[in-house]
Amino acid sequence: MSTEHDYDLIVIGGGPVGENVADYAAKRGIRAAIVEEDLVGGECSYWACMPSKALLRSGSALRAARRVAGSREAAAGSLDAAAVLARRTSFTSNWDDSGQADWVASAGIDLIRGRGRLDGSGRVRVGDRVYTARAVALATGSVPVLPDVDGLADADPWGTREATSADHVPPRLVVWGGGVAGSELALAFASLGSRVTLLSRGPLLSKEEPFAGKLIADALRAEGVDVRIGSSPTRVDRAGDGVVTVALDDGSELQADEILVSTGRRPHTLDLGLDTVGVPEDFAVDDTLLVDGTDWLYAVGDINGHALLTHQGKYQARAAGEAIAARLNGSALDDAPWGAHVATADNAAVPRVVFTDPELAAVGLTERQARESGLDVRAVEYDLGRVAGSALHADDYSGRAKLVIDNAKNIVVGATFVGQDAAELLHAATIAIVGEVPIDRLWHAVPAYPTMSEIWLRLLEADGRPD
Ligand SMILES: Cc1cc2nc3c(=O)[nH]c(=O)nc-3n(C[C@H](O)[C@H](O)[C@H](O)COP(=O)(O)OP(=O)(O)OC[C@H]3O[C@@H](n4cnc5c(N)ncnc54)[C@H](O)[C@@H]3O)c2cc1C
Ligand SMILES: NC(=O)c1ccc[n+]([C@@H]2O[C@H](COP(=O)([O-])OP(=O)(O)OC[C@H]3O[C@@H](n4cnc5c(N)ncnc54)[C@H](O)[C@@H]3O)[C@@H](O)[C@H]2O)c1
Repeated sequence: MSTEHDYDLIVIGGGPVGENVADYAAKRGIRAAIVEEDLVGGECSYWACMPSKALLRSGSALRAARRVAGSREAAAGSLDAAAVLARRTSFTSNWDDSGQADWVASAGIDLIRGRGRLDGSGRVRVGDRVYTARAVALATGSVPVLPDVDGLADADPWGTREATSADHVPPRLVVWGGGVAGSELALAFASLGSRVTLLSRGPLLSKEEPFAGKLIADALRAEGVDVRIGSSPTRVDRAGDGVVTVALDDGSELQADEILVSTGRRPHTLDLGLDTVGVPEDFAVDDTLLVDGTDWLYAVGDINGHALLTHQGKYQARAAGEAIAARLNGSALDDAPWGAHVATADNAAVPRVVFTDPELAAVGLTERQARESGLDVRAVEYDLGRVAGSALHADDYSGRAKLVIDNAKNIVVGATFVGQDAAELLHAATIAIVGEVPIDRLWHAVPAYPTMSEIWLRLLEADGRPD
């Protein structure tokens, strides 16, 4: 422990990632502080994961009940939008972070309220005060990207924050961006009663296996969403009466009560003082999350752009917190691949779930990504609806699954499941990839009957019994 510095470690940003960096380091005796300018708990707790999933859940539960004869008859009504919004609000603790702040204190971490900015090596400015530390971790998250389209900025568009914290359901909603947030929020608001138009310049969820976006587009349409693929706004205006007019590149126009822009996010590096320590805005980090060219500065979570996901950022945070503690305490650093102090899974097995209905759950590489990275792979697919457990789960269960298998090592390098409640199938695939379990051995991992996990057996059979 140092007495020359105010802290051993200062973490800028108290989202889920910053909290975990500080916590894991503090558990190793590191004197840590978190600087937070807004709510402790970050985007995920108040404006992203939790409220968006709460907005989606009631609709999913209702549709699930309607897919089973017997419960279908009992689930004839529509969602109570006010109750859904109230439940969402309870999941955000009514945007009150006192519980999170109490946790920070209980973990022995100091909380400094205010905007943090680097002010030279090992120095963090918050207002008029400069704090010094032996190590600094940047965990400031990401910010939305607003396309440069005439009138958009002046039309007071919703971002994901406004959508997830909405206090009403707009009768007409245009959602711009067919990625993860756009697909989820289009479904959430359609389920709540909005007439939703989803504009996507390419196929939905285009970073995933192509069948996934198609199945989800079909399901959104069945839910009443007007999904327009290959459609982009060219101009947006909000009139005095509040109505938004969206001019599209095919010459047509749409009118709506709100336009939600969900066209991606970028690292939150603005005015962080990176220039004061000679670090470029597009810095890279190593697998211990140490910023290239420094021996004291770390960047963890959304800010490093590896995977804009809470669970993956928190995984990085566990590695970074331990690596910081090891370096500051002078103990051994275990930074070989899959060691205790590295985030190796960032490069091999990032689990992703899109909470639409059907859900999209994927981990590792898509077939296309695997081939583009030079791997010699084979792929197998199977209709998830033909598995006995799925047929029991929902009448006319519809879904699809795919494994991507590396021929050289005979191991799974990618898996995708699309279907109702498919997210719960994902972790088995993550374990298979991280554990590099040979396909021959997977034949001995017996899925219980009648569960949806029997999809594993069907995929192995599609691949062929080993000799
Ligand atoms: C609509 C939506 C839904 C999502 N749903 C999911 C999901 O279901 N599952 C999932 O895994 N991921 C989801 N994500 C992604 C997830 O929200 C992020 O990956 C996660 O929040 C990143 O955590 P973080 O701690 O890196 O950043 P953040 O959560 O953004 O936290 C950063 C914190 O730093 C603070 N900060 C920033 N700059 C400064 C500064 N200079 N000084 C002091 N404080 C500062 C901010 O106020 C904030 O509290 C979703 C994202 C969106 C937009
Ligand atoms: N369930 C989850 O885990 C979850 C949910 C929501 C968001 N997130 C995370 O938040 C991040 C941000 O979500 P997102 O949906 O905004 O990003 P995204 O990258 O998933 O999707 C952005 C979409 O906008 C499109 N786009 C970008 N610029 C455009 C332009 N100028 N005109 C038209 N289309 C344009 C892209 O082609 C893409 O389809 C994601 O990377 C994701 O990791 C996760």
